[in-house]
Amino acid sequence: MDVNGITFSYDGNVDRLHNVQTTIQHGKITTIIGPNGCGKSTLLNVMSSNGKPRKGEVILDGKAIARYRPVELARRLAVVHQQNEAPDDLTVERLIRFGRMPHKTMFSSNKQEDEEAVEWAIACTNLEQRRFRTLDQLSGGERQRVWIAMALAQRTPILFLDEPTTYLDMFYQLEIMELIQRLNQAYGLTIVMVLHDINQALRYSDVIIAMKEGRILASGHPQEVLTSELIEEVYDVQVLIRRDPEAGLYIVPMQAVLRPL
Ligand SMILES: Nc1ncnc2c1ncn2[C@@H]1O[C@H](COP(=O)(O)OP(=O)(O)OP(=O)(O)O)[C@@H](O)[C@H]1O
Repeated sequence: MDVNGITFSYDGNVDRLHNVQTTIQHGKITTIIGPNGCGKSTLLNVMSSNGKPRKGEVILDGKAIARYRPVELARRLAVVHQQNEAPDDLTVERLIRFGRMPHKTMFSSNKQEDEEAVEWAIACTNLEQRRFRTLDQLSGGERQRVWIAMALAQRTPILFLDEPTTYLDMFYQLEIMELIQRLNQAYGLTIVMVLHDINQALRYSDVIIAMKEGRILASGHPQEVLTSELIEEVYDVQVLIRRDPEAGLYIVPMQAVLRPL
């Protein structure tokens, strides 16, 4: 996927993305990082054709995404949003089945393919024991896995995840990150996600895109991109970068660089 010179505004006055240029590498995990409000979700939205750029275009498999029919795009790209809403009395299995919608036509659907995709999504996310529960009977981590399962049931080669670990405790955060890594390694899924935890980004990404104020400041391999200078520039936070023989490279936030009042 190529993002070619995207400038985007919600209201036609203030640009929230400025001439954004990047290539999403096939079969890799790409993580977008940057401070609150810098445009990470906006970029993810524009890359999934949810919002029309003022300038530039996003090319997927040689064709501008604006030219895809929604159903056609939904067979290539699935999105797990930051906040997801569904009736609490819906069961896990029924919700996951909604992921099959792009594969149904008015006249036909391949029942066997649908069943296989739903079962695969349930197995990947380890939800067998929860499939007949309703959403209000699940923990936060389980609910997050259900949304990922619904996206997986779409059986797309590309998966976008907007802050998949927010609000989750350490166990569930690791569980989701390991699931994402397995999906990438075992099934070759191209993953683009937004993360706030720099250490998770460092550990699980092949490529990092660092944004500030609607612009990409740096992108590339995490160990090359995540220098203390870049992190201070992006987040206004001074950090130490350390290496542990087992954990590898990690970042310790030290202090916020406060501007004069
Ligand atoms: N629907 C909208 N209408 C108008 N402005 C919006 C809308 N959504 C986001 N914005 C603005 O666009 C800018 C970028 O927002 P965006 O949600 O992309 O940031 P983000 O980097 O994902 O932030 P966060 O880390 O807080 O989720 C912000 O200034 C935000 O206020």
